[in-house]
Amino acid sequence: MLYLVHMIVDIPASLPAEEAARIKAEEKAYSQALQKSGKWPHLWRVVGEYANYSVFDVASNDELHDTLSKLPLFPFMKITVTPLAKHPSSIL
Ligand SMILES: O=C(O)C[C@H]1C=CC(=O)O1
Repeated sequence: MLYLVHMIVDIPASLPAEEAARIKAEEKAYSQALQKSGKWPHLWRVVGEYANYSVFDVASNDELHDTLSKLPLFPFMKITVTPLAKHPSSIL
């Protein structure tokens, strides 16, 4: 199943810079492992924002929730999920 996911990141200024850098490094490693596995086939930066649009390819709502809730930046994110179905006019 495909899902369009919008993530907006808001790290509080009160979080020490070293802690923020550590969490971002963990996030990068986690996201790149998921990209290599094929479960996170698209990751696009929103121009001018600390936000992304992503496409996840996972088996179920439960797997997506589990995957997203393990993002190291999850506590600092606002996430919107849109389930995707095949468009009847799509040739893909
Ligand atoms: O930077 C972001 O958009 C947040 C998050 C998503 C992947 C990643 O490495 O960080």
